Amino acid sequence: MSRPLEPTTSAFPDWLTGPLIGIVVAAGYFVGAWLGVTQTISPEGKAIIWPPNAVALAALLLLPRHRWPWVIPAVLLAEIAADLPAFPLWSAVAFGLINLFEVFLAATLIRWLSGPRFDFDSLSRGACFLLFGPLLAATLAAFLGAGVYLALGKEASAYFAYWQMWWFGDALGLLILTPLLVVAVRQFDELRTRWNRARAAEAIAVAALVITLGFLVHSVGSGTRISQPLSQILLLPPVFWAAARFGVPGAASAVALAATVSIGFMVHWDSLPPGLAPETAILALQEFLAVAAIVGVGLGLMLGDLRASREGLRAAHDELERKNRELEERVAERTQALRDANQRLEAIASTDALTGIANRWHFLEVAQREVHRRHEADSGSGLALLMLDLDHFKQVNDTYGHPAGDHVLHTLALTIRDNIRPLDLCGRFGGEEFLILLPEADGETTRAVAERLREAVAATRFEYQGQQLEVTVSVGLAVWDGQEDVDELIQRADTALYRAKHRGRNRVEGDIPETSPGDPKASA
Ligand SMILES: Nc1nc2c(ncn2[C@@H]2O[C@H](COP(=O)(O)OP(=O)(O)OP(=O)(O)O)[C@@H](O)[C@H]2O)c(=O)[nH]1
Repeated sequence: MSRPLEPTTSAFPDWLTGPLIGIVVAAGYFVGAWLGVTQTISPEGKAIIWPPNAVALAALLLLPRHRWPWVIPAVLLAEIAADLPAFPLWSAVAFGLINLFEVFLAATLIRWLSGPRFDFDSLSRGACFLLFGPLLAATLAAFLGAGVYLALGKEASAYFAYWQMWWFGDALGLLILTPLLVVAVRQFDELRTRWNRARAAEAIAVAALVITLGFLVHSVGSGTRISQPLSQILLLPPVFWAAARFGVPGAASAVALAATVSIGFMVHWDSLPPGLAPETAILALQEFLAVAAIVGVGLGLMLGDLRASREGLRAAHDELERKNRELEERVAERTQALRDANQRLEAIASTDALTGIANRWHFLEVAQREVHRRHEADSGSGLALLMLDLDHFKQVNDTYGHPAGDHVLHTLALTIRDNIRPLDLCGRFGGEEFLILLPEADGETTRAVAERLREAVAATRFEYQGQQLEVTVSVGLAVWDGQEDVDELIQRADTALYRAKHRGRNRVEGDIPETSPGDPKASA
């Protein structure tokens, strides 16, 4: 049975829902009243627990407000039907109205404070139920109920005894049964999905323990068999077990079972502890069951709250971690993008746009670093510089146009790059002048490289828009003397280049020292 009292969008016609609610509530109320009158009446005629109000209150807590009116005739008719054998009609109607007052007052206040969809799902809602149901509404109703008993001819001196009987019976019924009925409807789906064999076995074990302990508590020490009775407190551990493992449904079920066993023993087997007046024993049982219900259900609610806040914390923690990961990924992406952009910027800042080789500033920076490194290390490793200049380049521009000249410069850069080692550096010094830095090169190697470049340029076909362009270069070389700085080195290469131009172009000039840094002869 799933949520029988809930309004649904099922195929069920709406006009039938109200009457059906009335029938279900009336049947539940009548069964509760019948159980209260026939099964929980002590030998002295007192109902230990009054279950029907729990049915009516559960219905009001579960139903939408516009269905509430159906509860009124249901409760009145069921009350009259249950009472008529023992009470006159007017008093049955009065009892019904008082019970209606009790449950409507409790439901109105509970829902007013805890919201329209009531459930036993938090400690605060449980406290709200306890305050307005068993404590307030049942107490007030008991004053009216005791008045009816007086009107029925009971002695005025017994007023408070009836008041107490009414309150305890009603409060106990509400405390034990309302949570059970409400969670059975509200949490049915959740209970069903979490149900498995292990949980079923554990539930049976708890139930068996409750029954066994209930049997022991009410049989050992009763009558004259054993003089020392066992305390009812023994029934609390299985209630706590049920609360801890099964939450509010478990706690409410365990208390209901304990109540059934205890009341059964007291009413049907007359198992009163020796020397205890029946009224005192019943009061003690009622008090114990009330405490067990409050503590058991309260524990279930508290653990539920704890679990919910732990899950909330875990969810928040997971969310935080996810956000952190996202942030880290984004930072890593941005860092990489920044690094790429920096690299691009560095490349742009150090590259000559026309030829794609190092520009003047980058070349000078590297050359200075190389010279500085050799100074610092006092290293004699070789270093040489070539200065290359196109011959009669002005004619190229003048004859074929500036774009043709640009094309020649670009092709020349490629030709140079193809004819030097990866560790050599080629840069554009300005205009049609190029510099080449040759680390670890001695004089002979430097001249060989210069000659190779000169020949390679002379042999290269410079083609522009179908026209062949004859291009040669003059080269000035300078081998680092181990002392001079970069400017001085460039100056010497420039002087050699000037000489090459002067001596007819398309040639290499430059003094090669007998020994240069890096030569074995130099260190000898
Ligand atoms: N197309 C082009 N021409 C350039 C560039 N930079 C410099 N030039 C030209 O290079 C030419 C250099 O001419 P000059 O200094 O007279 O030298 P030259 O004609 O090569 O004669 P020598 O060097 O004495 O053989 C000038 O016409 C400049 O305009 C450039 O980036 N692109």
